[in-house]
Amino acid sequence: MKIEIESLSKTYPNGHHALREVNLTIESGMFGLLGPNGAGKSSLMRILVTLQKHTSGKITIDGLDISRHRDKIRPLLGYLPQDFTYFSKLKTWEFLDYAARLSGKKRKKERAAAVSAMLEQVGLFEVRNRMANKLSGGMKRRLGIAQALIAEPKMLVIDEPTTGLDPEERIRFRNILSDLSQKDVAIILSTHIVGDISSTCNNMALLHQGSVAFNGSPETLIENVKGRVWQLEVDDAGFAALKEKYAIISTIPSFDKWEIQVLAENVPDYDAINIEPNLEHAYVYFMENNLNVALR
Ligand SMILES: Nc1ncnc2c1ncn2[C@@H]1O[C@H](COP(=O)(O)OP(=O)(O)OP(=O)(O)O)[C@@H](O)[C@H]1O
Repeated sequence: MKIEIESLSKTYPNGHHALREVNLTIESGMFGLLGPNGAGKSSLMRILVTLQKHTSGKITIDGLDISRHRDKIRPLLGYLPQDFTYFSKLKTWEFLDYAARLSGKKRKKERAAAVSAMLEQVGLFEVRNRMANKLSGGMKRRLGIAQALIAEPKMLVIDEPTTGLDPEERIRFRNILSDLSQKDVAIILSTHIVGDISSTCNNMALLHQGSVAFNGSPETLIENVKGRVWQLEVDDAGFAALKEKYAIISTIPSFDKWEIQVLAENVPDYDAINIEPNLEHAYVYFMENNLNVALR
């Protein structure tokens, strides 16, 4: 599976440029699309799943032009939109059975086996007889992913999957995706939560005001920030002074002090230790330095 996006732009009728000359190549495995709210992630997702037309540029999916081959492309797609909350008055298994029927699984026996396997995969087998609209928020999200997966898509597009989920559900959701990333499926995960872009993403892009600000592996993004993350301890007064000078990434209270992580070339005048950066550090650094976005 290979998705090629060339010089893609989207301008809404009100003149807003949501995407500007986006170039990306996405292959099987997990691709993370990261960016702040309004960066253009949902616009790109909707265009990829043929729900919205682009203004200019070209997208091909396994060589098929998305503008000309919608009918051939749609059966390859699975989509979990950001606001997937609609659950009719069906039991959990019935809802999935319905999705399976829509995806073209006609034989009842084949569907029953596929539905049971999918319920197991997303951890909903135990609640299969519960009404879908009575599931918890996290369970609904898992049912959302199940309805997208039951059609055995080659390209799976997931928009902001973990918004509103508690940490346990977030981890569970990520594990479902990382299992999938082992298969020949291109999974495009759009999020503004850095933690969602896990180590299973072999490639990622950072979208900012409709443009691709970075495209590469998470490791490459992290490489940019090596040697620039510092940890130090200050008291209340010291904290106030530090905030004026440096980009602060995290603040943890520790006894009568604060344990602080800052981003800087160096931190003179402080007893700071250099620490190993992670993706969150890299994201903050990139936004602050390359994009001149004030995060303080
Ligand atoms: N139908 C529309 N008409 C006009 N402007 C729109 C429309 N849809 C989105 N926009 C604007 O385009 C920009 C990108 O929106 P989009 O929803 O793609 O961003 P996003 O990165 O997904 O953000 P969020 O996470 O908040 O949804 C935003 O400024 C948004 O207000």
